Amino acid sequence: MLTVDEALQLVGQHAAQLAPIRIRLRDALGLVLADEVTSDVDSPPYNKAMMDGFAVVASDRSPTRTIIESIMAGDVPRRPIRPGTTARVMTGAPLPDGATAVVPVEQTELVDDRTVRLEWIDPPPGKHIMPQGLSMSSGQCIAAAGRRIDSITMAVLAEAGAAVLSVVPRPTVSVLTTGNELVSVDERPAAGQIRNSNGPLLTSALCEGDYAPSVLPSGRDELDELVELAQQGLEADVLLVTGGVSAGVKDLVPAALAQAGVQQVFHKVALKPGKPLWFGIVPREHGPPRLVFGLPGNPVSGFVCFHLFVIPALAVLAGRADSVVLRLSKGTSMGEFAYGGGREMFRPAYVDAQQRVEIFPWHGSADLAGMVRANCLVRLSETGVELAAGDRLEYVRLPGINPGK
Ligand SMILES: Nc1nc2c(c(=O)[nH]1)N[C@H]1C(S)=C(S)[C@@H](COP(=O)(O)OP(=O)(O)OC[C@H]3O[C@@H](n4cnc5c(N)ncnc54)[C@H](O)[C@@H]3O)O[C@H]1N2
Ligand code: MOO
Repeated sequence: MLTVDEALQLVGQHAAQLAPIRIRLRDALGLVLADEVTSDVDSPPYNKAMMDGFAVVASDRSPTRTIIESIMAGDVPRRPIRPGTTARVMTGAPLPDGATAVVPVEQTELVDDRTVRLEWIDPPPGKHIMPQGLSMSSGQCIAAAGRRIDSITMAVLAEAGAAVLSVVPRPTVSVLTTGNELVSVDERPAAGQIRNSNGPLLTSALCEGDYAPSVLPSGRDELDELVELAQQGLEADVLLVTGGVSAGVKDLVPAALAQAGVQQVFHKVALKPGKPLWFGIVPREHGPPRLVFGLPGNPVSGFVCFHLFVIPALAVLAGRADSVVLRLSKGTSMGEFAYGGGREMFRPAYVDAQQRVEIFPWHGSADLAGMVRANCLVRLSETGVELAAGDRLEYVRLPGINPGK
């Protein structure tokens, strides 16, 4: 059976960044820039007053000055400042020629409408002035390709005039749950039935990762129905199917995916929980292949596979990462814990702000409620582990989940 690392490498061989698209800035939050962006303006566009006050010639020492005009933000100065004169300026206003400092209004006293007395006659040159182009200059690269557009980047791009941008699109992801036993949250399960938790689990985990899922109707364990639903799901860049991938007589998902034109890359990984993971591709003429993950039906198994394989693959498609890798963090064990080994295990646990990891009781791959406190998956070696309090360990963080206070 493949190891987790080998399986990740195979996913990585097929996951590649999606072709760039052009979109308006207001739709770009969370996306990755495909090209660098340069500014079409200087910022500030002029020497700018940074205080409400009076624009002066810094070397002028006269205690009173004649006010020759008032300049608000948005105005254009009309007259230069010379020794003995000043202009009233508001924060953000362009400074008139000749002005080399601003004396704040608190350090002045009006004598009459046209005259002001300065309590501070020797401001250093440049005081309370932001020179033109100090923040950025026209033609300068202000955001490199590969940058994720967060709120700060959004604002800088707006200032730089980047109304339309080239970005890596958000991958589209279809979610298909399967199983005759499944009913929705609105229903009371009849004999033999359970509620569908994988659907809400994956769609909300996709939203937490800033991916937009589309949910297909849950499929019954009938080959034709699964083939049709899989075909619908293959309109997306990535199709996630849950259930029906192990060895039962109704585990029809691999056959249904093959009939829908998906080429299997691997089936089964030496991973606990998550052994039956299935992965395949549909090549496309333009751009990287569509990726298809057959996730195990047991909710925690599917969730673990989602975080170990699907999230790293989506990050590559979305341009957020260069390769499909696990982001392992280092921490210490809060208490004793023994794992007998077998398959490499990624066990739900809680990590605190000091990177201390609590491995709490949990009843295996169908115990969703037992991992409600989890915010990470602790890696436990296939050769077995005996942890004492304070021992070092590695874990994968579950972003957005139980961040702690
Ligand atoms: N003979 C073998 N049996 C099993 C093996 C194996 O290798 N040989 N693998 C076991 C492991 S490990 C897992 S994990 C499960 C995975 O099974 P499937 O992916 O085929 O999933 P199902 O059989 O359809 O369901 C398993 C379990 O999960 C529940 N389920 C399914 N979908 C949902 C859903 N949307 N929401 C909530 N719960 C769901 C389902 O009712 C079953 O209880 O196979 C082992 N067996
Ligand atoms: O390995 Mo399965 O994934 O136990 O639940």
